[in-house]
Amino acid sequence: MNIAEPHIRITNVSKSFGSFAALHGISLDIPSGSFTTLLGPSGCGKTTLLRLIAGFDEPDSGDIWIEGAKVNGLPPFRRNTPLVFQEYALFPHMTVFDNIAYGLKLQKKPREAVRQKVDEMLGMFGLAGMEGRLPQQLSGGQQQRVAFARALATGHRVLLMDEPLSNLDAKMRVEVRSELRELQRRAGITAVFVTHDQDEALSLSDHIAVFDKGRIRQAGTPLDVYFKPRDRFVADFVGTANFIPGVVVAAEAQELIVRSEISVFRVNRDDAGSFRSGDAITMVIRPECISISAETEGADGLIGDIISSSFLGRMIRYRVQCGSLTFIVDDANPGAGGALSGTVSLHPDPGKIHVLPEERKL
Ligand SMILES: Nc1ncnc2c1ncn2[C@@H]1O[C@H](COP(=O)(O)OP(=O)(O)OP(=O)(O)O)[C@@H](O)[C@H]1O
Repeated sequence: MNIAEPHIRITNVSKSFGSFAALHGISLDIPSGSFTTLLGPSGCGKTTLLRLIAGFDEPDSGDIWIEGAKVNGLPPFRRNTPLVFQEYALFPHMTVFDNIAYGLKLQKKPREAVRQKVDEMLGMFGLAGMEGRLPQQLSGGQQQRVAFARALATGHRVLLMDEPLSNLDAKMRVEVRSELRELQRRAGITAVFVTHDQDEALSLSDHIAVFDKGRIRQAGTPLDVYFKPRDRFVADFVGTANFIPGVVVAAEAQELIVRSEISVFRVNRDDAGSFRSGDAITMVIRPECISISAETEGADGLIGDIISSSFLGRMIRYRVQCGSLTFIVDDANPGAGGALSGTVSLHPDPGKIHVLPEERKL
């Protein structure tokens, strides 16, 4: 395979169920060796796309390419793309050894080669000594690892995962996801992962494709989709966002000066595209990119009143009313006095204010 070529290429794929269009002209390149996540709310078409890649369904139009070859019409077993579902899909009556060996036996590999491969997988996935156990005698995380071991034992280079962590409790989920990422890197495989959980997507992925109603709104790195969302939907779905409507009053070499109802903002120009004086825009800023202070005298930031505060362990989340806008502000380093109250000043980081291009109409 050409290194520059994506491992999986999806070009203009559409799929309808009856009169319902689940995917509208999706195009996406999935780089070789990457961890790519399909992220979006329930019903937006993520699973549908995964099933098309795996070959469980066929697109109505458009093409799917794996390693440079068009796979439209090929059955799943000829695509080299095992799918791991959230139920892990282990055979409950088979031992760990037999579960992992299953695909190898189907391939009619000699007994000794099967044993060697299973041993290698047991070692790689930290399952040595558990080969005689049945799935029900394993924890959720261990079952998960057996599912991956089984999928990878047959030498597949692509792993398609549909919400594989959703059966685990919150703490286990965080543990298993970092483990999963590590295993994917070590095995050097291409992973396509479906989730509606934005934290999971941000923490695991090299690339994220954000879906909405059968379309990809934005595809990019986690940093891009988080700090430079293409539109309001992405800004809102991938994390929490503050939106501030305004008008550009000056476009200087290094920055935009934007007037809003509550204040004048300076926005770093490299974030701000090709805006001109007079453009109506919406600024987006994340809660942790605004600092909050009890100091209001002479403060050149925004002045507002705290309407609520909640202690979330690693930070305090405030809601602060400034004019008609309510800001959400996260303070990861609260002072010794605990949560602030009353009137405060807010200081947005000018380098972290993003301007939404699509809303720059006058
Ligand atoms: N076989 C089918 N027949 C009819 N409608 C279907 C079929 N499969 C999926 N759909 C519909 O297509 C839409 C997209 O479904 P899909 O399973 O791809 O969503 P999803 O983004 O994976 O959602 P979730 O996170 O809830 O699994 C949904 O509205 C679903 O009801």
